Amino acid sequence: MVQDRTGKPIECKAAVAWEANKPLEVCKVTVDPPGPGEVRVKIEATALCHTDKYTLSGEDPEGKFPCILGHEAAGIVESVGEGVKSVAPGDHVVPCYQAFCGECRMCTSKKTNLCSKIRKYTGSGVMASDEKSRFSCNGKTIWHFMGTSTFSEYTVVHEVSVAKIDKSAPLDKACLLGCGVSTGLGAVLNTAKCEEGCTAAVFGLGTVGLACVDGLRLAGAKRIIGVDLDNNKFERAKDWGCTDTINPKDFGDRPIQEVIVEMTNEDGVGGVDYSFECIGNVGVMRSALECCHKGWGECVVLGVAGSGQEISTRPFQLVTGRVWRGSAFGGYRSRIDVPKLVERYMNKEIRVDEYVTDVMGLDDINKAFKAMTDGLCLRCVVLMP
Ligand SMILES: NC(=O)C1=CN([C@@H]2O[C@H](COP(=O)(O)OP(=O)(O)OC[C@H]3O[C@@H](n4cnc5c(N)ncnc54)[C@H](OP(=O)(O)O)[C@@H]3O)[C@@H](O)[C@H]2O)C=CC1
Ligand SMILES: N[C@@H](CCC(=O)N[C@@H](CSC=O)C(=O)NCC(=O)O)C(=O)O
Ligand SMILES: [Zn+2]
Ligand SMILES: [Zn+2]
Repeated sequence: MVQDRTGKPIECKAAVAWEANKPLEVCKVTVDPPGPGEVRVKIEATALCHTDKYTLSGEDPEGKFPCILGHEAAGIVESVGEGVKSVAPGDHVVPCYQAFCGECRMCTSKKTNLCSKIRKYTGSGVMASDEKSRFSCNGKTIWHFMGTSTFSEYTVVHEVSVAKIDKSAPLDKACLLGCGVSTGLGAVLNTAKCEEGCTAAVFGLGTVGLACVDGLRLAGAKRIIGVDLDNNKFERAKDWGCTDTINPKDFGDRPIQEVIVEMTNEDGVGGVDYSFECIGNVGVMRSALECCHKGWGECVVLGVAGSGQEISTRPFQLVTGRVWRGSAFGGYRSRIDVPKLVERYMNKEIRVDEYVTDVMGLDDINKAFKAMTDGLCLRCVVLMP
């Protein structure tokens, strides 16, 4: 049972990123009570996503230090601020960096999952009600990150950013539905809306890429070509559902898009119906577009690229019917869809457990960052004390 300290600050442990490109420091921080429309959550488990690493690297134009990173977590509501109605202390929740208020022009358009209600605050590390942070360390302000800051035993999030989930779901697995797994599944099922019998190429066979593969399996794709620079990733990718795996290193200087077009040439015109870029490499984003079928092929960009990076292609690629689009959180409307994804996980329709390759404690957070880039690691889950 989570101790209710309603209205009082809580002192707890958190991993603070004091500056870009430096190891995190596990410190004692003060977490203020939730303000109006806010929820204080005791984090039980948080995974690391490559976007945490990206922001820590200093490449994120929105990166603001010192901050508490982390955005793929699950926990239990400790207390709620004034006016909060949708969750109560004791509820199990997944904090969501992509909010869903259901009322703003974006939420009501039905064309996007990008809620605009609090985005400018989550991008600048503060809470919407007073534009202040709820975190401090020895009197120094520590900024929020992505509206979630889950590398902390306790965090404060906006009510519009918490998805209430089934209490029987294991929190050390459900946390993965807060980002990577949902993103890959949704890019296939919501953004591209892949249909039965389609062909696809997935670039980057980490968590996001494998979740795309799982989505393609669910959609009934007939051919799924996995692309990665590391052959050791291929056996697992086949287990997830890849029908083919290719390594660009095996083709010398030949552009990988040419190889894919040739592999899929049925009647003189080759190319896949859908492709997914799950790396954050602008050169690969070009290959992913150009391996698509003339006339209708769609490339979905999921990878996050650093400040100043740009994509390019010959406009002819678009003139001849290929489409470039992007997907944030897989197009899922967080508060509505995450509980449904948890249900699908509990019904064993989607993979989640299989992405957890490492488990550590908060004190080992820097080891967890290192593990993320080591060999076959998919997700490292940090369990809170
Ligand atoms: N749009 C959204 O809503 C979201 C976006 N993201 C972004 O998605 C991307 C993927 O995240 P995640 O799955 O966690 O990351 P991973 O690093 O686990 O996956 C990327 C994979 O791509 C491989 N790779 C690297 N370079 C190449 C290349 N040139 N060609 C083929 N494969 C390559 C990597 O190999 P190796 O490990 O050997 O480098 C790794 O296996 C990141 O940019 C992340 O920030 C994440 C979540 C949500
Ligand atoms: N601050 C970054 C934004 C990077 C980005 O694109 N984030 C993704 C989620 S990545 C999760 O792991 C996203 O959903 N973006 C939509 C949004 O509203 O932020 C930058 O500026 O590069
Ligand atoms: Zn993420
Ligand atoms: Zn909204």
